[in-house]
Amino acid sequence: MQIRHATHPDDLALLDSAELKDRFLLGDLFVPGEASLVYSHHDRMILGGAVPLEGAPITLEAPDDLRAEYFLERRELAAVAVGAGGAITVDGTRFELANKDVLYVGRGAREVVFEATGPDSAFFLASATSHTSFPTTLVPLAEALTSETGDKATANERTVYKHLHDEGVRTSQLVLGITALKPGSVWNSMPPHTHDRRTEVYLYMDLPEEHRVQHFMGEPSDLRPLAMKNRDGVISPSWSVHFGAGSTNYSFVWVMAGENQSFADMDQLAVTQLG
Ligand SMILES: O=C[C@H](O)[C@@H](O)CC(=O)C(=O)O
Ligand SMILES: [Zn+2]
Repeated sequence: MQIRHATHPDDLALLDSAELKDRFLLGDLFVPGEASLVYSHHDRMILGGAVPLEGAPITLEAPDDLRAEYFLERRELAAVAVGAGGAITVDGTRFELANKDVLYVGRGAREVVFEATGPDSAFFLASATSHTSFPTTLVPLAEALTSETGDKATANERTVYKHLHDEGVRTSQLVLGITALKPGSVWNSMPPHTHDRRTEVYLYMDLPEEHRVQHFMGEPSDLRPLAMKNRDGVISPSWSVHFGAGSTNYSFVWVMAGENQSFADMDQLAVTQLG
């Protein structure tokens, strides 16, 4: 498991592009046949990818750094099917996921196994510390809270699906959803915002190989871009904006952990406050 330390906003200006990627970009989470994990000291989130191959399930192990008997001893987990779907078995109970379905796994689950049910099975993993146990629950895309936002005229028309939120399945910290941009719309999270109470991670998906999303981070007055390809993730510390524009439309998973679970308490910024 890779360890990423926390970054003070004043340090951002000192980082060149390669160092910026080393700190914040999650670039190699989806390795065929493997589970890959990154431990961020921003709200102690663990981000990862699990790519089981047909006939070769992957069991989630507790990395040594956790000093835990099993991965979910002190943690909760969300697994998002970012590929064609697949199955996840939690302590003997098997859940089948289709594309954009989410499985919440509560603290205390001892065995989590990822299984391919066809080609392109891939799961994005996000975990936060948890001090109590909530039931493991499947949240299919069709059961997510859905809202339409943005506008065609400003190229940010999109559907926000909220899978894990404070009015739905109980979690300790995790708040998670998927946003899908409509064809012709390219800007996500516009107008932008921060939320100093929570770290947020974006995992870009449904982005054709020849396209990129330019993702912006940093304090509003001093933005830094990061070029994102399909299934790249990016860590946004609580002080950072997080928005981007693609060379085409795309989707992304967003997941937060921290002080509270209120989606609506973001500090909104006007476009004129940027840069
Ligand atoms: O804090 C909330 C997250 O940044 C996302 O929900 C924003 C988002 O998906 C969007 O507006 O496109
Ligand atoms: Zn946000």
